[in-house]
Amino acid sequence: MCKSCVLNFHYHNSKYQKTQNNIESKSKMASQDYTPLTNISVTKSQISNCSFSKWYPLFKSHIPKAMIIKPLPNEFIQYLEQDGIILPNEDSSTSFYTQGITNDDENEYSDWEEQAANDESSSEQEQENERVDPLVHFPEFHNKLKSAIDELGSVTPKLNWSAPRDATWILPNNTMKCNEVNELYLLLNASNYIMHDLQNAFDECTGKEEEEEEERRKSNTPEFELILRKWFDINPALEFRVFVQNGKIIGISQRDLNYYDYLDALSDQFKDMLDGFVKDVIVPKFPDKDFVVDVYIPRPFNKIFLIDINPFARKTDPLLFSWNELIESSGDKKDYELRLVKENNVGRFVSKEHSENQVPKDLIDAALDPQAIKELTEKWKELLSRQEKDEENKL
Ligand SMILES: Nc1ncnc2c1ncn2[C@@H]1O[C@H](COP(=O)(O)OP(=O)(O)OP(=O)(O)O)[C@@H](O)[C@H]1O
Ligand SMILES: [Mg+2]
Repeated sequence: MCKSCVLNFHYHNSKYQKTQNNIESKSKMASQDYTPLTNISVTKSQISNCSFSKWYPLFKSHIPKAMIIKPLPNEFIQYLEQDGIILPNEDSSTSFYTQGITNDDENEYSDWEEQAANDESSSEQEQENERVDPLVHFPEFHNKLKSAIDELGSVTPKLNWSAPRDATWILPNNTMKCNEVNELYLLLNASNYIMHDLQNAFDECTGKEEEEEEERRKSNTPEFELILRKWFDINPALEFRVFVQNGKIIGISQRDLNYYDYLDALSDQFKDMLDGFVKDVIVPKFPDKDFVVDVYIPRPFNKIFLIDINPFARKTDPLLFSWNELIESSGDKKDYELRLVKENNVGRFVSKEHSENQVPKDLIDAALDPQAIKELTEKWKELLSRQEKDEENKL
């Protein structure tokens, strides 16, 4: 018997976009200046080299604790790709996300679910039965994830390249911090950035024909990996994105685009530290000479943590620069710029980061509370009938 509780409303945008295969709304791709004149080509091998597991062993002492889980079972990939979210409802689990949603005569949800089930067509029911459920389709992997969280404590996940930064809305703490396996499932399932890794990682790659052929022979699908990074509280003000071309820094941008008044005074010190880090640590070992590296420099500013290495490509967000500007400045003999936000930018709050992937809070609440789903459905029905009446009156 299926023990799952099904959070099965097809919430707006994220899963909808999965079926539409319209992942290109990924904001990091959308916010750039495109000019046909400045071509930045990237090869599959350059993208592959930016997979976490490729560079993690090279720079382990500079990377906060992380666990690489690979290969991933196909069923897990299908689970991430399918519409809706099924959370495992284990007898032994005391999860906030699954408790109280069991189907019994005492709770109203069972009536509602029964009603909903009656309304469903048989083909929908069949589809339901085919849906991937962690407890049924990848129980061992599910237990592996639970053990990893037991070992590491709270974690933040990512696949080969992307973290689910667009899906924090689905967790009560509104961050990527996962304290239990259900949070991991919710976050990964709700993210379009994760879908980008699964379906579009090699889009827009160019390459020498032989290289392309070689990659095709190997397989056109990357070997997927799940990275669980041990959670630590990061001060976003002290995160930087470093653009490196031909082994040389061509620009550094503040990563979090808020104004921090103390950064300007530290700018020269950070540049010195990052010059040494890129030249002595990264360039000698990383296989490509063009890349974009994300770093974290916590107080007292005596160590640099490597957070991520991204492809030197338009799909990597240039943050405070534009790609054209970076490319055009790269030939300059003069010193590169560490660019900071210079003042509070009120306009920034008009559009919230990743807002194209967000949904009304009512829907999120409803996802976690059967009573709320019922109320929301009733409210929708009421609104619809009011709207119909209004339209009739107008005629
Ligand atoms: N171990 C950690 N604990 C807490 N937060 C973390 C940890 N590692 C990374 N983060 C946060 O997660 C953010 C996103 O991580 P990361 O850069 O790996 O994602 P990404 O998908 O590659 O982002 P981008 O699309 O901008 O390249 C980081 O900027 C950092 O603030
Ligand atoms: Mg990245």
